Amino acid sequence: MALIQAKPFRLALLQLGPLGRVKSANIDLARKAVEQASKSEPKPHLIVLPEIWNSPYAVSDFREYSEPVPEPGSSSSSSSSLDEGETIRALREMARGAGCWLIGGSIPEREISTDKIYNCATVYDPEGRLVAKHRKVHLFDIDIPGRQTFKESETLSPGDSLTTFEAPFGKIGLGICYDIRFPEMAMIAARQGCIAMIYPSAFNTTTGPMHWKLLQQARAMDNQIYVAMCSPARNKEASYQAYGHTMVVNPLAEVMAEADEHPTIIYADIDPEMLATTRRNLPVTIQRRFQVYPNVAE
Ligand SMILES: NC(=O)CC(=O)C(=O)O
Repeated sequence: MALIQAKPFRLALLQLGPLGRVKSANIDLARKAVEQASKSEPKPHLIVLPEIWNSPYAVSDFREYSEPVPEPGSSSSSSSSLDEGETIRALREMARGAGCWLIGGSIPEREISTDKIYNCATVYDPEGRLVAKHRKVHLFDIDIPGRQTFKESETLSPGDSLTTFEAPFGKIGLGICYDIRFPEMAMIAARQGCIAMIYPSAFNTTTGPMHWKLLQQARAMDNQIYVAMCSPARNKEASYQAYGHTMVVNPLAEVMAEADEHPTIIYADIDPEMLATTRRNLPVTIQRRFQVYPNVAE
């Protein structure tokens, strides 16, 4: 179990809207929201965008809107338009312009060598360097007859690794939306020393009211970490109705900030001392008895 080494920091979650079918307009909207958040007082250290914000959230659209995403560590000057799409270029500029860390939400990624499409989240430092990328590991394939049917695997491939990144204010774990339903991811990140799990997301008006808040509270309570989910605003014109309700939950599983379904920005102050106090008072993180638990993968 790694120790949490973190400093207090401020989080800004951008519940973008109204998003539409024109990619350049969605990018403009994101640019304005990032700029607005970066100018708020006190200035946030980390800004977060939602899941699939440059494209409609529809399996039939992912390929058309997909772009190449380079490997972390590459700079814009070493990447050509063949290995880096317009959204990635714009996100680098947004982070640089804001002077903040940026989780650039997720976008459909096209891997040139295999022609596969992924739901991919990217992270930038304040110099616009791409420092991490996460491909959604658990694809959203559900069927609730008459209410919500979605099959990401019709056009997307799953990622097959877990993602964390180190920032000067602490280590952060990254997942995308449906990934939150798989508690192993958050538990591994917490045990690796992450102070927070952050999920660019887009639940819907069926599963949102059922599980959005509960899942964040569960991941936060089990692991005694901060948990945040950032959604697009609801758009009545869209084929997929995002739930909204962008939220931050603290290590005691209390909701610190919550949006409604409209476009907005919410802020939260992440406090490592609060996390440490929670773990001291309720020491479950050091009381686990792994020698007693079976290997659940068998
Ligand atoms: N959109 C998702 O990936 C997940 C979701 O809506 C849910 O789990 O519910």
